Amino acid sequence: MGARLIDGLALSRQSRQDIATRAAALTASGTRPGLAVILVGEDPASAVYVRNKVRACEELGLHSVFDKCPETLSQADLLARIDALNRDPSIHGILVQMPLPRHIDPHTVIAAISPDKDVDGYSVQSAGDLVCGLPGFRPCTPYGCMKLIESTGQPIAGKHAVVIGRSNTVGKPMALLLLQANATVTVCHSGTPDLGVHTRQADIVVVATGRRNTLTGDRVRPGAIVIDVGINRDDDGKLCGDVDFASVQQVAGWITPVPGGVGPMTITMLLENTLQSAQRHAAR
Ligand SMILES: NC(=O)C1=CN([C@@H]2O[C@H](COP(=O)(O)OP(=O)(O)OC[C@H]3O[C@@H](n4cnc5c(N)ncnc54)[C@H](OP(=O)(O)O)[C@@H]3O)[C@@H](O)[C@H]2O)C=CC1
Ligand SMILES: Nc1nc(=O)c2c([nH]1)NC[C@@H]1CN(c3ccc(C(=O)N[C@@H](CCC(=O)O)C(=O)O)cc3)C=[N+]21
Repeated sequence: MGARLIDGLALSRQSRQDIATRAAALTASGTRPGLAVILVGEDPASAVYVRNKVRACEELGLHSVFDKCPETLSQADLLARIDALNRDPSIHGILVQMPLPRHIDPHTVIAAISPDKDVDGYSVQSAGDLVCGLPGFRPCTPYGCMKLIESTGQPIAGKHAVVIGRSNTVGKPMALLLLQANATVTVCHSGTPDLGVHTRQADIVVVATGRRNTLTGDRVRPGAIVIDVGINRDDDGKLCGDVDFASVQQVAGWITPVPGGVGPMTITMLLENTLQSAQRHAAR
Protein backbone atom coordinates (compact mmCIF):
# COMPACT_ATOMS: atom_id res chain seq x y z
CA MET A 1 0.00 0.00 0.00
CA GLY A 2 1.46 3.36 -1.03
CA ALA A 3 1.18 6.74 0.62
CA ARG A 4 -1.84 8.93 0.02
CA LEU A 5 -1.12 11.91 -2.21
CA ILE A 6 -1.61 15.38 -0.70
CA ASP A 7 -2.94 17.29 -3.70
CA GLY A 8 -1.62 20.86 -3.56
CA LEU A 9 -3.41 21.82 -6.76
CA ALA A 10 -6.80 20.71 -5.45
CA LEU A 11 -6.26 22.41 -2.07
CA SER A 12 -5.12 25.56 -3.91
CA ARG A 13 -8.20 25.57 -6.08
CA GLN A 14 -10.45 25.33 -3.00
CA SER A 15 -8.58 27.99 -1.02
CA ARG A 16 -8.42 30.37 -3.99
CA GLN A 17 -12.20 30.17 -4.42
CA ASP A 18 -12.59 31.27 -0.81
CA ILE A 19 -10.01 34.06 -1.27
CA ALA A 20 -11.80 35.24 -4.44
CA THR A 21 -15.13 35.47 -2.58
CA ARG A 22 -13.61 37.49 0.28
CA ALA A 23 -11.67 39.68 -2.17
CA ALA A 24 -14.84 40.43 -4.13
CA ALA A 25 -16.63 41.49 -0.93
CA LEU A 26 -13.75 43.80 0.01
CA THR A 27 -13.65 45.24 -3.52
CA ALA A 28 -17.40 45.90 -3.37
CA SER A 29 -16.86 47.82 -0.13
CA GLY A 30 -14.28 50.04 -1.85
CA THR A 31 -10.89 48.36 -1.37
CA ARG A 32 -9.60 46.16 -4.19
CA PRO A 33 -6.61 44.13 -2.93
CA GLY A 34 -3.46 44.95 -4.91
CA LEU A 35 -0.11 43.16 -5.24
CA ALA A 36 3.08 44.52 -6.81
CA VAL A 37 5.73 42.06 -8.01
CA ILE A 38 9.22 43.25 -8.88
CA LEU A 39 11.54 41.04 -10.94
CA VAL A 40 15.14 42.12 -11.49
CA GLY A 41 16.96 40.32 -14.31
CA GLU A 42 16.23 37.53 -16.73
CA ASP A 43 16.42 34.29 -14.68
CA PRO A 44 14.00 32.01 -16.59
CA ALA A 45 12.72 30.10 -13.51
CA SER A 46 12.03 33.38 -11.67
CA ALA A 47 10.20 34.69 -14.74
CA VAL A 48 7.90 31.62 -14.69
CA TYR A 49 7.10 31.98 -10.95
CA VAL A 50 6.47 35.70 -11.25
CA ARG A 51 4.14 35.20 -14.20
CA ASN A 52 2.26 32.53 -12.20
CA LYS A 53 1.82 34.98 -9.31
CA VAL A 54 0.53 37.79 -11.53
CA ARG A 55 -1.79 35.40 -13.39
CA ALA A 56 -3.19 34.09 -10.07
CA CYS A 57 -4.01 37.69 -9.06
CA GLU A 58 -5.83 38.25 -12.32
CA GLU A 59 -7.82 35.03 -11.95
CA LEU A 60 -8.98 36.06 -8.48
CA GLY A 61 -9.86 39.64 -9.43
CA LEU A 62 -7.00 41.20 -7.48
CA HIS A 63 -5.24 44.28 -8.79
CA SER A 64 -1.64 43.51 -9.78
CA VAL A 65 1.38 45.43 -10.97
CA PHE A 66 4.31 43.64 -12.57
CA ASP A 67 7.55 45.64 -12.59
CA LYS A 68 10.15 43.92 -14.78
CA CYS A 69 13.56 45.53 -14.36
CA PRO A 70 16.85 44.97 -16.20
CA GLU A 71 19.66 42.96 -14.55
CA THR A 72 21.71 46.19 -14.44
CA LEU A 73 19.19 48.09 -12.25
CA SER A 74 21.08 49.79 -9.41
CA GLN A 75 20.22 49.12 -5.79
CA ALA A 76 19.31 52.80 -5.35
CA ASP A 77 16.85 52.61 -8.25
CA LEU A 78 15.28 49.44 -6.82
CA LEU A 79 14.88 51.11 -3.43
CA ALA A 80 13.24 54.11 -5.14
CA ARG A 81 10.74 51.81 -6.87
CA ILE A 82 9.92 50.13 -3.56
CA ASP A 83 9.45 53.53 -1.94
CA ALA A 84 6.93 54.54 -4.62
CA LEU A 85 4.99 51.30 -4.06
CA ASN A 86 5.12 51.80 -0.27
CA ARG A 87 3.21 55.06 -0.83
CA ASP A 88 0.80 53.74 -3.48
CA PRO A 89 -2.62 53.29 -1.79
CA SER A 90 -3.76 50.80 -4.47
CA ILE A 91 -0.95 48.39 -3.44
CA HIS A 92 -1.29 46.26 -0.27
CA GLY A 93 1.50 43.77 -0.94
CA ILE A 94 5.02 44.13 -2.38
CA LEU A 95 7.08 41.12 -3.45
CA VAL A 96 10.65 41.39 -4.74
CA GLN A 97 11.49 38.09 -6.41
CA MET A 98 14.60 36.35 -5.04
CA PRO A 99 17.39 35.76 -5.83
CA LEU A 100 18.56 39.26 -6.74
CA PRO A 101 21.64 40.08 -8.86
CA ARG A 102 24.86 40.06 -6.85
CA HIS A 103 25.28 43.83 -6.75
CA ILE A 104 22.04 44.17 -4.74
CA ASP A 105 21.86 43.29 -1.03
CA PRO A 106 18.66 41.33 -0.29
CA HIS A 107 18.55 42.37 3.39
CA THR A 108 18.60 46.07 2.48
CA VAL A 109 15.86 45.50 -0.10
CA ILE A 110 13.61 43.55 2.27
CA ALA A 111 14.10 46.20 4.97
CA ALA A 112 12.93 48.87 2.50
CA ILE A 113 9.51 47.24 2.06
CA SER A 114 6.93 48.74 4.37
CA PRO A 115 6.30 46.09 7.08
CA ASP A 116 2.54 46.40 6.53
CA LYS A 117 3.02 45.42 2.84
CA ASP A 118 5.48 42.55 3.47
CA VAL A 119 3.22 39.81 2.08
CA ASP A 120 6.25 37.50 1.59
CA GLY A 121 6.75 37.56 5.36
CA TYR A 122 10.50 38.09 4.80
CA SER A 123 11.02 41.20 6.95
CA VAL A 124 12.62 41.26 10.38
CA GLN A 125 9.29 42.59 11.69
CA SER A 126 7.38 39.58 10.29
CA ALA A 127 10.04 37.16 11.55
CA GLY A 128 9.79 38.73 15.02
CA ASP A 129 5.98 38.49 14.96
CA LEU A 130 6.28 34.79 14.17
CA VAL A 131 8.86 34.12 16.91
CA CYS A 132 6.70 35.96 19.45
CA GLY A 133 3.43 34.37 18.31
CA LEU A 134 1.96 37.76 17.34
CA PRO A 135 -0.30 38.24 14.32
CA GLY A 136 1.65 39.18 11.19
CA PHE A 137 2.52 37.98 7.70
CA ARG A 138 3.63 34.34 7.69
CA PRO A 139 6.16 33.35 4.98
CA CYS A 140 4.11 31.86 2.14
CA THR A 141 5.93 28.54 1.64
CA PRO A 142 5.88 27.31 5.26
CA TYR A 143 2.35 28.74 5.69
CA GLY A 144 1.27 26.64 2.69
CA CYS A 145 3.04 23.57 4.09
CA MET A 146 1.00 23.93 7.30
CA LYS A 147 -2.22 23.98 5.25
CA LEU A 148 -1.09 20.85 3.40
CA ILE A 149 -0.30 19.05 6.67
CA GLU A 150 -3.64 20.15 8.17
CA SER A 151 -5.45 18.83 5.06
CA THR A 152 -4.52 15.25 6.05
CA GLY A 153 -6.83 15.60 9.06
CA GLN A 154 -4.06 14.31 11.33
CA PRO A 155 -3.38 16.27 14.53
CA ILE A 156 -0.06 18.14 14.68
CA ALA A 157 0.00 18.72 18.45
CA GLY A 158 2.17 16.18 20.25
CA LYS A 159 3.74 14.88 17.03
CA HIS A 160 7.44 14.80 16.30
CA ALA A 161 8.21 17.00 13.28
CA VAL A 162 11.60 17.06 11.56
CA VAL A 163 12.47 19.99 9.28
CA ILE A 164 15.45 19.53 6.96
CA GLY A 165 16.85 22.95 6.02
CA ARG A 166 17.17 26.18 8.02
CA SER A 167 16.88 29.05 5.54
CA ASN A 168 15.24 32.27 6.73
CA THR A 169 12.48 31.88 4.15
CA VAL A 170 11.60 28.17 4.50
CA GLY A 171 13.26 25.97 7.15
CA LYS A 172 13.36 28.34 10.13
CA PRO A 173 9.80 29.73 9.81
CA MET A 174 8.56 26.17 9.11
CA ALA A 175 10.03 24.98 12.40
CA LEU A 176 8.44 27.92 14.25
CA LEU A 177 4.98 27.30 12.76
CA LEU A 178 5.15 23.62 13.74
CA LEU A 179 6.30 24.60 17.23
CA GLN A 180 3.39 27.03 17.49
CA ALA A 181 1.09 24.12 16.58
CA ASN A 182 2.59 22.21 19.54
CA ALA A 183 4.68 19.70 17.61
CA THR A 184 8.04 18.65 19.04
CA VAL A 185 10.44 20.02 16.44
CA THR A 186 13.89 18.96 15.28
CA VAL A 187 15.75 21.09 12.71
CA CYS A 188 18.41 19.38 10.56
CA HIS A 189 20.91 21.05 8.23
CA SER A 190 24.09 20.38 6.28
CA GLY A 191 26.00 19.89 9.55
CA THR A 192 23.69 17.10 10.74
CA PRO A 193 25.87 13.94 10.65
CA ASP A 194 23.07 11.41 10.10
CA LEU A 195 19.66 12.63 8.92
CA GLY A 196 18.13 9.16 9.18
CA VAL A 197 18.57 9.05 12.96
CA HIS A 198 16.11 11.96 13.16
CA THR A 199 13.78 11.34 10.23
CA ARG A 200 13.13 7.70 11.24
CA GLN A 201 11.59 9.08 14.48
CA ALA A 202 9.43 11.64 12.71
CA ASP A 203 5.65 11.71 12.33
CA ILE A 204 6.03 14.71 10.00
CA VAL A 205 9.04 15.47 7.77
CA VAL A 206 9.41 18.72 5.80
CA VAL A 207 12.31 18.67 3.34
CA ALA A 208 13.72 21.99 2.06
CA THR A 209 17.35 21.53 1.04
CA GLY A 210 17.39 22.14 -2.71
CA ARG A 211 19.13 18.74 -3.11
CA ARG A 212 17.52 15.81 -4.92
CA ASN A 213 17.07 12.57 -2.98
CA THR A 214 17.75 14.19 0.41
CA LEU A 215 15.11 11.85 1.86
CA THR A 216 14.86 8.18 0.83
CA GLY A 217 12.38 5.50 1.89
CA ASP A 218 14.82 3.74 4.24
CA ARG A 219 14.92 6.95 6.34
CA VAL A 220 11.15 7.34 6.77
CA ARG A 221 8.95 6.08 9.58
CA PRO A 222 6.01 4.04 8.24
CA GLY A 223 2.89 6.20 8.01
CA ALA A 224 4.70 9.55 8.27
CA ILE A 225 3.52 12.76 6.56
CA VAL A 226 6.20 13.90 4.08
CA ILE A 227 6.18 17.44 2.65
CA ASP A 228 8.57 18.11 -0.24
CA VAL A 229 9.45 21.79 -0.70
CA GLY A 230 12.29 21.30 -3.17
CA ILE A 231 12.19 22.45 -6.79
CA ASN A 232 14.97 20.80 -8.79
CA ARG A 233 15.55 19.32 -12.25
CA ASP A 234 16.43 15.66 -12.71
CA ASP A 235 18.89 14.33 -15.32
CA ASP A 236 16.14 14.42 -17.98
CA GLY A 237 15.36 18.06 -17.15
CA LYS A 238 12.08 17.12 -15.45
CA LEU A 239 10.92 19.01 -12.34
CA CYS A 240 11.57 17.05 -9.11
CA GLY A 241 11.67 17.71 -5.38
CA ASP A 242 14.14 16.98 -2.59
CA VAL A 243 12.43 13.67 -1.79
CA ASP A 244 13.02 10.38 -3.61
CA PHE A 245 9.32 10.02 -4.37
CA ALA A 246 9.45 6.41 -5.62
CA SER A 247 10.98 4.92 -2.46
CA VAL A 248 9.36 7.27 0.09
CA GLN A 249 5.80 6.81 -1.18
CA GLN A 250 6.05 3.09 -0.37
CA VAL A 251 6.69 3.82 3.32
CA ALA A 252 5.04 7.15 4.11
CA GLY A 253 1.36 7.62 4.99
CA TRP A 254 1.00 10.88 3.06
CA ILE A 255 3.25 12.65 0.56
CA THR A 256 3.19 15.84 -1.54
CA PRO A 257 4.14 15.55 -5.22
CA VAL A 258 6.45 17.89 -7.16
CA PRO A 259 5.03 19.55 -9.17
CA GLY A 260 1.53 19.99 -7.73
CA GLY A 261 2.33 20.10 -4.02
CA VAL A 262 3.95 22.97 -2.12
CA GLY A 263 4.49 25.26 -5.16
CA PRO A 264 0.83 26.07 -5.89
CA MET A 265 0.13 26.54 -2.17
CA THR A 266 3.00 29.05 -1.89
CA ILE A 267 1.25 31.23 -4.46
CA THR A 268 -2.12 30.70 -2.76
CA MET A 269 -0.76 31.91 0.58
CA LEU A 270 0.71 34.97 -1.15
CA LEU A 271 -2.81 35.80 -2.33
CA GLU A 272 -4.15 35.14 1.18
CA ASN A 273 -1.54 37.48 2.72
CA THR A 274 -2.35 40.16 0.14
CA LEU A 275 -6.06 39.90 0.96
CA GLN A 276 -5.34 40.06 4.71
CA SER A 277 -3.16 43.13 4.15
CA ALA A 278 -5.94 44.85 2.19
CA GLN A 279 -8.47 43.96 4.90
CA ARG A 280 -6.22 45.53 7.56
CA HIS A 281 -5.75 48.59 5.36
CA ALA A 282 -9.52 48.94 4.92
CA ALA A 283 -10.07 48.66 8.67
CA ARG A 284 -7.68 51.56 9.37
N1 LIG B 1 7.87 25.17 -3.74
C1 LIG B 1 8.10 26.40 -3.32
O1 LIG B 1 7.19 27.18 -3.21
C2 LIG B 1 9.46 26.82 -2.93
C3 LIG B 1 10.50 25.97 -3.17
N2 LIG B 1 11.76 26.29 -2.78
C4 LIG B 1 12.78 25.27 -3.00
O2 LIG B 1 13.08 24.66 -1.75
C5 LIG B 1 14.43 24.30 -1.67
C6 LIG B 1 15.07 24.97 -0.47
O3 LIG B 1 14.96 26.36 -0.58
P1 LIG B 1 15.71 27.36 0.42
O4 LIG B 1 15.36 27.07 1.82
O5 LIG B 1 15.48 28.71 -0.12
O6 LIG B 1 17.24 26.92 0.14
P2 LIG B 1 18.61 27.36 0.82
O7 LIG B 1 19.69 26.93 -0.12
O8 LIG B 1 18.55 28.76 1.28
O9 LIG B 1 18.70 26.44 2.13
C7 LIG B 1 18.89 25.06 2.06
C8 LIG B 1 19.00 24.50 3.44
O10 LIG B 1 19.17 23.09 3.34
C9 LIG B 1 20.31 22.67 4.08
N3 LIG B 1 20.92 21.55 3.38
C10 LIG B 1 21.49 21.54 2.15
N4 LIG B 1 21.93 20.33 1.83
C11 LIG B 1 21.64 19.52 2.87
C12 LIG B 1 21.84 18.14 3.14
N5 LIG B 1 22.42 17.35 2.26
N6 LIG B 1 21.42 17.65 4.32
C13 LIG B 1 20.81 18.46 5.23
N7 LIG B 1 20.59 19.77 5.02
C14 LIG B 1 21.00 20.29 3.86
C15 LIG B 1 21.21 23.88 4.16
O11 LIG B 1 22.01 23.75 5.32
P3 LIG B 1 23.05 24.88 5.84
O12 LIG B 1 22.20 25.92 6.48
O13 LIG B 1 23.90 24.16 6.81
O14 LIG B 1 23.76 25.37 4.61
C16 LIG B 1 20.21 25.02 4.24
O15 LIG B 1 19.81 25.27 5.56
C17 LIG B 1 15.01 24.71 -3.03
O16 LIG B 1 14.93 23.61 -3.90
C18 LIG B 1 14.09 25.80 -3.49
O17 LIG B 1 14.08 25.91 -4.90
C19 LIG B 1 12.02 27.45 -2.10
C20 LIG B 1 11.02 28.36 -1.85
C21 LIG B 1 9.66 28.12 -2.30
N1 LIG C 1 10.34 37.01 -2.93
C1 LIG C 1 10.18 35.72 -3.24
N2 LIG C 1 9.08 35.06 -2.79
C2 LIG C 1 8.89 33.74 -3.08
O1 LIG C 1 7.87 33.14 -2.66
C3 LIG C 1 9.86 33.06 -3.89
C4 LIG C 1 10.98 33.80 -4.33
N3 LIG C 1 11.11 35.11 -3.97
N4 LIG C 1 11.93 33.19 -5.08
C5 LIG C 1 11.82 31.83 -5.51
C6 LIG C 1 10.97 30.99 -4.59
C7 LIG C 1 10.40 29.76 -5.27
N5 LIG C 1 8.97 29.94 -5.26
C8 LIG C 1 8.06 29.11 -5.93
C9 LIG C 1 6.74 29.45 -6.08
C10 LIG C 1 5.86 28.67 -6.82
C11 LIG C 1 6.29 27.51 -7.41
C12 LIG C 1 5.36 26.70 -8.23
O2 LIG C 1 4.28 27.15 -8.57
N6 LIG C 1 5.72 25.47 -8.61
C13 LIG C 1 4.91 24.60 -9.44
C14 LIG C 1 5.63 24.26 -10.73
C15 LIG C 1 6.09 25.45 -11.53
C16 LIG C 1 6.91 25.03 -12.75
O3 LIG C 1 6.34 24.37 -13.62
O4 LIG C 1 8.12 25.36 -12.79
C17 LIG C 1 4.66 23.30 -8.70
O5 LIG C 1 5.50 22.95 -7.82
O6 LIG C 1 3.69 22.64 -9.00
C18 LIG C 1 7.61 27.14 -7.25
C19 LIG C 1 8.48 27.92 -6.50
C20 LIG C 1 8.66 31.11 -4.66
N7 LIG C 1 9.74 31.74 -4.26
